[in-house]
Amino acid sequence: MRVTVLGYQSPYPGPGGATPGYLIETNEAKLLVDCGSGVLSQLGVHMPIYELDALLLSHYHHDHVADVGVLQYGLMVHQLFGQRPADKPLPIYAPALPEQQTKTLTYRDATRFFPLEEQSQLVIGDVHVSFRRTDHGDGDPCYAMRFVANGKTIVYGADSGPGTNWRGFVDGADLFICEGTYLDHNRPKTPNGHLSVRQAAELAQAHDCRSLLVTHLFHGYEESDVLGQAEAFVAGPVHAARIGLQIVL
Ligand SMILES: Nc1ccn([C@@H]2O[C@@H]3COP(=O)(O)O[C@H]3[C@H]2O)c(=O)n1
Repeated sequence: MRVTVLGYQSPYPGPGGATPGYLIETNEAKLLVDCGSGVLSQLGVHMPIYELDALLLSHYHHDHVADVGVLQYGLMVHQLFGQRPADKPLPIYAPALPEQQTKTLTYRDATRFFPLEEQSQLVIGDVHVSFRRTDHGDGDPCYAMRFVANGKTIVYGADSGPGTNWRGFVDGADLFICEGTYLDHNRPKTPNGHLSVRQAAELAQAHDCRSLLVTHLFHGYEESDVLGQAEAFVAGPVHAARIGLQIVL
């Protein structure tokens, strides 16, 4: 499996930047995971957008879904150009709630919505995907995703506060893509559905992950600060997200 960081910033893209979006590729599948602001333009750097096999959305906060509408327009146009079969809508797997948010995910023949619940299990090409609800949001679900292919496991933690139950989901992952929204200096006293970089590293270490990609960062953070505050993770390589970063497992 190969992961490409298309966007990782929050809550908004810095100059030339992008909010969360990750391309996960195997021999048989090209999956876009979240589709934040600026992600579509970064996706085109790596592949034609009409070759995507599926889009998976963790939740409906703007920084994770802002480019969905332009992706739908793009696919519609590529169908008109004959580059994508007119009868092959892109599946969008996304939380079933809130229902209002799901209404726009089926768009003409370009995309089709498939509801996700925590028990959902998907097989897309050679990739098996399962889900875990995270501690995030105001009552609406946010799902972390576990991707297994060719004997390797990637867990995308989505947005997740310290109340998430990771047991049996992230343990032993070859790569944990974990949010680290805060550095020590701006970490709120009361948890608010997010982790700090320090907490992300402690979590990955406690669950025997083999490598860590810290993401969901403010665009102004220094990479050296992110890596420095991820010191608790010593089991393997630590990466600070940046656009275009690729990790091959
Ligand atoms: N106290 C807060 C509240 C919000 N935020 C940022 O705003 C974003 C809202 O969408 P999100 O995906 O939940 O990520 C939040 C933080 O980046 C933040 O950094 N600190």
